[in-house]
Order: sequence, then C-alpha cells, then structure tokens
Amino acid sequence: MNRKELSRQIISTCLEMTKLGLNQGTAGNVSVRYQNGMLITPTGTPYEEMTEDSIVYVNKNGQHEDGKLPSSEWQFHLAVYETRPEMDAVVHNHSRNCAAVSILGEAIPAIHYMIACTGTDHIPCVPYATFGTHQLADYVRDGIKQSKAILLAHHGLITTDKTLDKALHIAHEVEIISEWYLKLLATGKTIPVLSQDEMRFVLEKFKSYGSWVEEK
Ligand SMILES: C[C@H](O)[C@@H](O)[C@@H](O)C(=O)COP(=O)(O)O
Ligand SMILES: [Zn+2]
Repeated sequence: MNRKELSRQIISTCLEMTKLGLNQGTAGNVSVRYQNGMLITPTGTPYEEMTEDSIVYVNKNGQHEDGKLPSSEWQFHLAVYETRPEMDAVVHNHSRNCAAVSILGEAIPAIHYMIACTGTDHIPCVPYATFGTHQLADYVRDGIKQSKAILLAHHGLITTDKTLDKALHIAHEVEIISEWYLKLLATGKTIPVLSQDEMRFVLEKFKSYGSWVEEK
C-alpha cells in the first residue's frame, strides 16, 4: 500500500478510536510499519485536525523527516516493530478503563475467554516510566514479547497486530475486559479465573475463528 493510503488509514483509525470512546484530547498515537521504519501520528495534534500530510515518517534508527514532529512515543512504536517482526500496526490510547486498571500495576488475569484475542491468557502490565522516554520503550520491548496487548502502568494501553483494524479491534476488546475487571474488583469478592488448560483450548480455537484467525 502506498504512503497516502496508509496515512489515510492511520487517521481513520484515530477517528474511530475517538468514536468508540477510547480516547480524549490529543492522548494516544497510531503507527504502521512502512519501508525501513514507520509512519506515525504527529505529536500533540487533535485527530480531527490531522491530514495525510501530518503523518510523519520515522526510520528504524529514529530519524524523522524534516519539518514534522512525530509522536512523543515514537521510541516505543519502533520497539514494537523491532521485537515483533510479524506485526505491522501499533495503537496506543488512554481509554478510561484500561488507564484505570493500569494504575494497579498488575496483569489482568483470565477473567473471560476473550482475553485470548491478545494471543495469550492474561494482559500484562509493564512498569511505569515517564511518557516519551527510552525507559518506557524498554519496558514495552519486554512486555510486547508476551502479548499483542499490554497495559502501561499509570498510563494506558498498547496493542499491535498485522493491520490497524485488528490492533484497534483488540484495543476495543481490552477496554471492555478492563471495565468488567474493575466491576469485579469493586465487589470485593475473590475473582474466579479460567484455568490455563481452558485458555490454551480457546487460544487454539481462535486460530480458526472469525476475525481472530492468524494470517500467515
Ligand atoms: C503526554 C502525552 O499525551 C503522552 O501521554 C503520550 O503517551 C500520548 O499518548 C500522546 O502523545 P503524542 O501526542 O506525542 O503522540
Ligand atoms: Zn500516552
């Protein structure tokens, strides 16, 4: 796909993220793998104001094209592409329930089988580091090896997949799961979780189920 088309897809993913209630203000950023690096949203720009020309090319060494400033989180986007060569899209947001759960600094366990949409049986949470830092990118590099979705403590969520649609779809699912988890925690009761065997079974079934099919 050419740069123009990919840039359009990035902007429509951002707008869809807002429509789904997954973002507010200028929080969040979106990228796709492109040539020897990535195309990424500009920093601090409301999604409604973005045009194809606003999208920034950053190469794999972190150099960006002149006259444009990439997202402050360009380092963690590159870290995902380095760590997961099979993935081509990254979505980051501060959705309400994901950001709230991230403050606990703990993984979400297998409270519901839909967690399997992340490719594993829990949603890991990486430690806090200041936004836009190398340290945060290092935490992301570690976390994203385990799952297509990771919580960033005191911050939000990152998802990755082969396409923007899929990465956004996972972000939406994880937001709903986070909401369920917060409701369950509020009961004060012990929360039952699915067994590892059951989650392994669901993960297998997802390989041939609907939009969760793994493309080779
Ligand atoms: C302060 C920023 O909002 C930070 O939280 C970053 O992680 C973010 O989500 C948006 O930053 P950019 O506009 O630089 O992409
Ligand atoms: Zn952020």
